[in-house]
Amino acid sequence: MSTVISTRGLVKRFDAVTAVDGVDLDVREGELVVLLGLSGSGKSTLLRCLNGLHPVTSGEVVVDDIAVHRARAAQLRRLRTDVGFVFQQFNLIGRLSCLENVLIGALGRVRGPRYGLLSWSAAHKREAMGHLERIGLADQAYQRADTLSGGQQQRVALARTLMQGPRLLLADEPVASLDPENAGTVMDLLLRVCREERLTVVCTLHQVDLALGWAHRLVGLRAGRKVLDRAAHGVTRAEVMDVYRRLEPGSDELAA
Ligand SMILES: Nc1ncnc2c1ncn2[C@@H]1O[C@H](COP(=O)(O)OP(=O)(O)OP(=O)(O)O)[C@@H](O)[C@H]1O
Repeated sequence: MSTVISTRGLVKRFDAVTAVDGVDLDVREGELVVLLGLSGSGKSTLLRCLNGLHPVTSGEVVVDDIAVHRARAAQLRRLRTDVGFVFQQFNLIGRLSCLENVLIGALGRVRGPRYGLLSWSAAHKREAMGHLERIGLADQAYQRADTLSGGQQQRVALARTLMQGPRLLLADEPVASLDPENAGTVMDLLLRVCREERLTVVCTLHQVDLALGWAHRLVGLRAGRKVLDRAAHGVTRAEVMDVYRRLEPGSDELAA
């Protein structure tokens, strides 16, 4: 199985704050990797370094054979058509229908602008409807996005990203605003696309039980350092909870 992501000694600093501190990470094609850790441990920053949204301070990031740490703007643009990113904020266009929002995901694959539903081909609309069906929102296809609940909007944002046809999906808390049932539906979907479409997924989660239930691999961060990297199968809840152990002031981990 090919390696889709490889980081070596990845460091990202914001002035005095070291958000990511020397992380080595390899992610193989078709894997669903969950990043865990306390708030502020560096999960979102690490995700953003993977597609060049944050320039790295030092170290290497190779994604899809592109050296992101020294990529030029044109290479980063190409990378971002193959890498889907689901943000914590859904960034939907509220006055457009759900279907139109999902279609926006295909803009990188078509030539020229698109204005309104009529400007899309029947094949694109069928594909977008298919994604809405997968996430259980086909009935809301023609509803304005700003009339949906937060959880529904999050699912439309995921469908829009899948419409992009990415090889790699980076998702920052994709189930943060969902109830447990819908969170399970979205995690099921992510696992299914990994299996059926060889999509590679790296996502951050705050829910340990979801991570244990759905991830292939768990990566834990503490104060920007990788403190856990294990196949999810066989990891105990206690081992995962250790990632959340708070740092004692003056501890070696902080001082190092
Ligand atoms: N743009 C930024 N400018 C300055 N500091 C930042 C920036 N982004 C993140 N940080 C800092 O980097 C550290 C890691 O933040 P990050 O958002 O990556 O953590 P996280 O684990 O994703 O947290 P959460 O679970 O709350 O989303 C924090 O101390 C944060 O304040």
